[in-house]
Amino acid sequence: GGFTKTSDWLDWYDGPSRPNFKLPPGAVDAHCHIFGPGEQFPYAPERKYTPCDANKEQLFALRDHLGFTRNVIVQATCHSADNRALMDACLASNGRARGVATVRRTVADDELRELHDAGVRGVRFNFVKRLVDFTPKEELQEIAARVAKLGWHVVIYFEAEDLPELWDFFTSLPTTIVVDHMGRPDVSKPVDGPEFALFRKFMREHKNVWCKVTCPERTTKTGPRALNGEQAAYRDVVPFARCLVDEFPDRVLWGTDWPHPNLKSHMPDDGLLVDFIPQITPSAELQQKLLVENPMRLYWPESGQN
Ligand SMILES: O=C(O)/C=C(\C=C(/O)C(=O)O)C(=O)O
Repeated sequence: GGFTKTSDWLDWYDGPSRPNFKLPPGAVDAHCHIFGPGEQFPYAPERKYTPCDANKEQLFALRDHLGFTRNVIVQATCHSADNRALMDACLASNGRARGVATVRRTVADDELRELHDAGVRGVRFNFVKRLVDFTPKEELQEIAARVAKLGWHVVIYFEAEDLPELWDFFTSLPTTIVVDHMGRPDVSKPVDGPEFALFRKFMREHKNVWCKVTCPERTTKTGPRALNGEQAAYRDVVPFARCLVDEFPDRVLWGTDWPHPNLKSHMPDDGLLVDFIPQITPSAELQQKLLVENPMRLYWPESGQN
């Protein structure tokens, strides 16, 4: 285990444990990234961080090590709207990876077609201020309207305190919406408190809104250590993920978020993250929905495996 320190961020874990939890056949890692390699796919000049390189061979090796069958590779802000590394990985995957791209309003129709043919099925709108500068809502609405014609969805990444001001924009989008990392709840607040109640209202009132119950390592206050055996790792995040799985079992997804950019406190062992899954989906039926049926319906609808 352990990691090598580079620049000001932690390198991804170089020896992930083999999870105790056995992933069901066909399981999808529905949120992960490819970074560079910087020599071949330079990072965007406007980026707000520089990650360690993390290439497709390493991603696919992790997929096989953990027991996943497929990946959904999500464009990260360090590559901005240059989706070449993501496309390269999707094309190399033999149909086992789909992509979520970042595009600007200037993107040409034939570029969108090329992205679709490579396996892209969505675009990502990022509202986390430490990651991106502001983009006018009308530009995002224009992009959403164009990609809706391709059957794509919109992935959104925002912080919980920004949901009220973003509410009208999100609820105006004409596509399926997938929220990254549960909208980053403050898990020091009660799971039945007003802030998380607003997020649950968002999903309850808008059946087109899905959510990734991911990244306990980003919101936890208790950390990765499982206390005296029976307590779950990242135990303070469990109630938040669990209540979304219970209330919206057909609209949740899961992913490793490898290679875990911008983490400073610790670098999660991806095997430990997979062992988080049974804590939040206590039945095989719920695990099948979270890991196979839901991601297949969204990213491989043609396979009929949903
Ligand atoms: O990998 C994640 O999903 C989370 C982060 C980074 C990005 O999403 C990105 O750069 O696009 C983060 O919270 O720093």
